[in-house]
Amino acid sequence: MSSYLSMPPGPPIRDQSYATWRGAFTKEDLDKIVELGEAVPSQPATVFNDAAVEVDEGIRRTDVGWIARTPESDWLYEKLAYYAADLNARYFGFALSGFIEQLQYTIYRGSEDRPGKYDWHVDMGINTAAPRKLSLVVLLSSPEEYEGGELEFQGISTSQATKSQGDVNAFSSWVMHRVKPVTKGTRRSLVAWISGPQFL
Ligand SMILES: O=C(O)CCC(=O)C(=O)O
Ligand SMILES: [Fe+2]
Repeated sequence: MSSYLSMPPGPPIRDQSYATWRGAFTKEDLDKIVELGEAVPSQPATVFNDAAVEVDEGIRRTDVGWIARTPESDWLYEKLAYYAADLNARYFGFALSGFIEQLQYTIYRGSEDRPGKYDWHVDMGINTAAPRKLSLVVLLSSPEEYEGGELEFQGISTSQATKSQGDVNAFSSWVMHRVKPVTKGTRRSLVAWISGPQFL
């Protein structure tokens, strides 16, 4: 009689929750992304609080705009998809369907008393049929342009708290992360989510 203990060894376990692609976007690319982002309307970002979608500056203070897929932004969607597919194959191994949301262009305005920020949260979201699985964050601003604003992950050493411009930071959408208060300058980021069928 067979038992699960006699199963042959399976594929390698890929349980990595964070991976990065350094220098994924050139300075020229980043300028083009900022141009796309500045061309769309932006509004204060909302959070999901007790079944209500609302602005809550205690948790999140940033403006967001949405970059739709158009002939002008197609290269950006393509490039993100390429990096995401490669990182997913090597580190995450998720079943993914693709982008079901537009790309989020995010602006954190620096201030001592009302700093732009986003407290600890997960991205997974409320769409249970096609949850966000892989989150991608690209820092568009150079570290000299702002103070504070490190992107941090829980359970990942703080040496990886990053301000590294032009990298793709990819992480499982259930990983807790935050953007520390921006006390000076302006921090811009691009955020994308890749969704897929429910985890089994
Ligand atoms: O701006 C960032 O670096 C990350 C933002 C973020 O975590 C989000 O919008 O879900
Ligand atoms: Fe997030």
